[in-house]
Amino acid sequence: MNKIVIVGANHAGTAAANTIMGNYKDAKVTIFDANSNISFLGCGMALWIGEQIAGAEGLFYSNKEKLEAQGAVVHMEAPVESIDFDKKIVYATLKDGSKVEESYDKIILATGSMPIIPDIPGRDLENVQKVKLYQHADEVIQKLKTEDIKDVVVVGAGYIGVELAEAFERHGKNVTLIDIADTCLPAYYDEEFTELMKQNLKDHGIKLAFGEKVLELKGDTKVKEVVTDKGTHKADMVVLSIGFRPNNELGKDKLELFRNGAYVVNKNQETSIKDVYAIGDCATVYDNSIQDTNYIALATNAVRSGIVAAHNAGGTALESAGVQGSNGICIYDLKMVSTGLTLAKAKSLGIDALATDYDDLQKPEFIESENPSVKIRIVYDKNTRVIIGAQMASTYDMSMGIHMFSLAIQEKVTIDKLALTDIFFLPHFNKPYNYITMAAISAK
Ligand SMILES: Cc1cc2nc3c(=O)[nH]c(=O)nc-3n(C[C@H](O)[C@H](O)[C@H](O)COP(=O)(O)OP(=O)(O)OC[C@H]3O[C@@H](n4cnc5c(N)ncnc54)[C@H](O)[C@@H]3O)c2cc1C
Ligand SMILES: NC(=O)c1ccc[n+]([C@@H]2O[C@H](COP(=O)([O-])OP(=O)(O)OC[C@H]3O[C@@H](n4cnc5c(N)ncnc54)[C@H](O)[C@@H]3O)[C@@H](O)[C@H]2O)c1
Repeated sequence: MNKIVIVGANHAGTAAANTIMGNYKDAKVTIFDANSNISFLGCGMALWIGEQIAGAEGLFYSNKEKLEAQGAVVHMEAPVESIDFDKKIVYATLKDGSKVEESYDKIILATGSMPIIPDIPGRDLENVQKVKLYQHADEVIQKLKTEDIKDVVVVGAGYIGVELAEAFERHGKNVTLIDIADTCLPAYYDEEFTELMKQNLKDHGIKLAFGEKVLELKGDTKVKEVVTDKGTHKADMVVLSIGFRPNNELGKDKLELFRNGAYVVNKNQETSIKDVYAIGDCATVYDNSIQDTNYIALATNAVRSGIVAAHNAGGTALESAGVQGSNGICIYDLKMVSTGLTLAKAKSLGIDALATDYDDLQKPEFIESENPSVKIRIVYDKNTRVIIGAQMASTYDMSMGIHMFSLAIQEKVTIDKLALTDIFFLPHFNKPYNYITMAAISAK
């Protein structure tokens, strides 16, 4: 028998457990999770807060009973306190307060991440909210129902901040969105694209305070205002969304760590200690766009890394294909998708990169139904001509197009090869001289 312990059962841990139990009948899987729920899709949080979905029920796809039905032993509300990596024993406290020791042959760390909380005065005031867990979102929603919350300040205009700014505005609140950078979504898009999102947010009445550094949160017991280096913003609620830090408590003294504290793993999800795997937000990824180790916290990476670790722990050697950080966002009607490096990021890394841009209608001019324009940028290495990034924006759902660029980066396709790639044409969908081909053909 192969005894496998999984610590953490959200997206990464659940994917690993399902894969092991579906493929390796000799494995005995024991799962510990500190929380009371499994598989909460944080990505639905903004839709729930913004009342675009009726409730949170659909935001879960697994639970203790489902995992147990497949043969796992599942301990919920059971934090693992420590791990003896030499003796291969896990020490945990169960829900009833009893202490247990569980031995393992292989262990998979899937402890995820928590929001970074800036070290500023006032961070512990009432109504200063984290947004990660189901419980966080539930708390925010209960508070929004009261008349007290009129002005909401969101700190951090990354993915979570931009999505939540929309959600709070849909809820009828006065929303201010602050970022230390002079734009929103700077990690994912170049300025030509972030300007579209900025305008979109402004058009919907969201106050933008970009290029401002938050110095202090002020109030009595409850937060009342946010003080930055440029001014003061009224706030009955403050949401902190300035990124994630990996939960590395259990292994930080023993395992090799990345610069942000994530467990360093190889393409088999193995850490620096044999038989110890790490997956999801607590681990690094191999980033094909920089051909190096990186940290990219995404549910998609969590699921894929869980599958890879499960096969390796189960006895089948399997390497990850690496990732490109492919991502998407839809704010009001504006859809933006990207993968790999932006031109700005590539240049900051010292890559001699170029970009080719194209703007065009999705379908031929003679089409009489909805026919929005699409903006595309492809980033490539000037010397090798290999594609290293792509961005697209439109009110049209062109999101599927980005998957091809994700694969192109993974497989090191050149911009010249893309120019001659067979892309079908049908007026219902696209143009014969479509924007992907045209961007590639017009590359310098
Ligand atoms: C608001 C929001 C929106 C998001 N939207 C998207 C999106 O649209 N697309 C996307 O790809 N990603 C999105 N993400 C990111 C995504 O949610 C994370 O990347 C994903 O949750 C990572 O999964 P994970 O299983 O690795 O870690 P986590 O989800 O952090 O889960 C870790 C689990 O480990 C448990 N745990 C931790 N320590 C212990 C311990 N000592 N003992 C026992 N259990 C422990 C925790 O209780 C938790 O259940 C979003 C995140 C948020 C917050
Ligand atoms: N649609 C999606 O795919 C999606 C949605 C939500 C979250 N996520 C993922 O979840 C993770 C966490 O999301 P996030 O939005 O917290 O992080 P993020 O990295 O996307 O954005 C953080 C933002 O905070 C800003 N910032 C950093 N320090 C600051 C400070 N001191 N004051 C003000 N602003 C500051 C940064 O400039 C950045 O714009 C990310 O990996 C993200 O990709 C993905």
